[in-house]
Amino acid sequence: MTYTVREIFHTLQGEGLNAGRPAVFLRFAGCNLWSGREQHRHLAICKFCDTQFVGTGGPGGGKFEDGESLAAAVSRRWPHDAQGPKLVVCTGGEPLLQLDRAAIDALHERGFEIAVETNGTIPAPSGIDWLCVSPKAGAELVVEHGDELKLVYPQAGIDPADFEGLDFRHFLLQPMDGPELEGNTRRSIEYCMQHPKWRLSVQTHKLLGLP
Ligand SMILES: C[S@@+](CC[C@H](N)C(=O)[O-])C[C@H]1O[C@@H](n2cnc3c(N)ncnc32)[C@H](O)[C@@H]1O
Ligand SMILES: Nc1nc2[nH]cc(C(=O)O)c2c(=O)[nH]1
Ligand code: SF4
Ligand SMILES: [Mg+2]
Repeated sequence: MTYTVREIFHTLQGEGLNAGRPAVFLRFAGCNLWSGREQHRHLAICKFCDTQFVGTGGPGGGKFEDGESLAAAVSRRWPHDAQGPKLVVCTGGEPLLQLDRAAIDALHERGFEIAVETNGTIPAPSGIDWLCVSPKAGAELVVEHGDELKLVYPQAGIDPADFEGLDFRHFLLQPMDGPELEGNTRRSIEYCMQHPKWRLSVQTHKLLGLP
């Protein structure tokens, strides 16, 4: 299959349990919860997205004809002289619209651990090493197990307690970025302190000026 990719870049994972870990980010184009166009944002199911994921125009973006060429492009972004474990974070847009067995196998063959950031509305293929699910109000959650559940908080119509029974190893609240970030951060901190099953996920890359 042909993969449509917005950008591929090397940075530190900014969010979640793996914050601070070096990784190549593979950002697939397209999402099932928003067209990605500003004029449609108010009509979208997911209205708070902080990401540009339309088209192939970012650094390293393009169309890749098969899993091998996709994995080769990811590999090219990993510093050739870096020692130790290699991590790719597949994101988007919604990566599970495109990430399939062929891509997973090719990335594994090149020695990458594979992490995925998903909205949880599309079943995940097997072979993912770290699955982060971030539920969205108004979208049916079908992925009910994984490594971390990272809820953007607050969202109208969503109570973190609704997710506590699901099969995840870690539960995180990530303050919703936007005009209300300061208040959202305060509310997230208060929620975690009163509900210690939850921990705070800060978007550290934004503070550090990293992509
Ligand atoms: C851009 S999304 C791409 C992956 C997938 N579509 C998803 O929603 O999980 C990557 C991560 O950023 C989070 N995110 C998006 N917009 C955000 C915002 N305004 N504030 C905080 N986190 C946000 C998402 O919930 C998700 O965990
Ligand atoms: N540094 C960095 N960490 C991230 N973690 C999740 C991201 C995403 O957009 O999926 C992201 C991102 O865009 N940059
Ligand atoms: S589901 Fe993810 S990529 Fe899609 S609009 Fe929401 S935050 Fe953005
Ligand atoms: Mg991001």
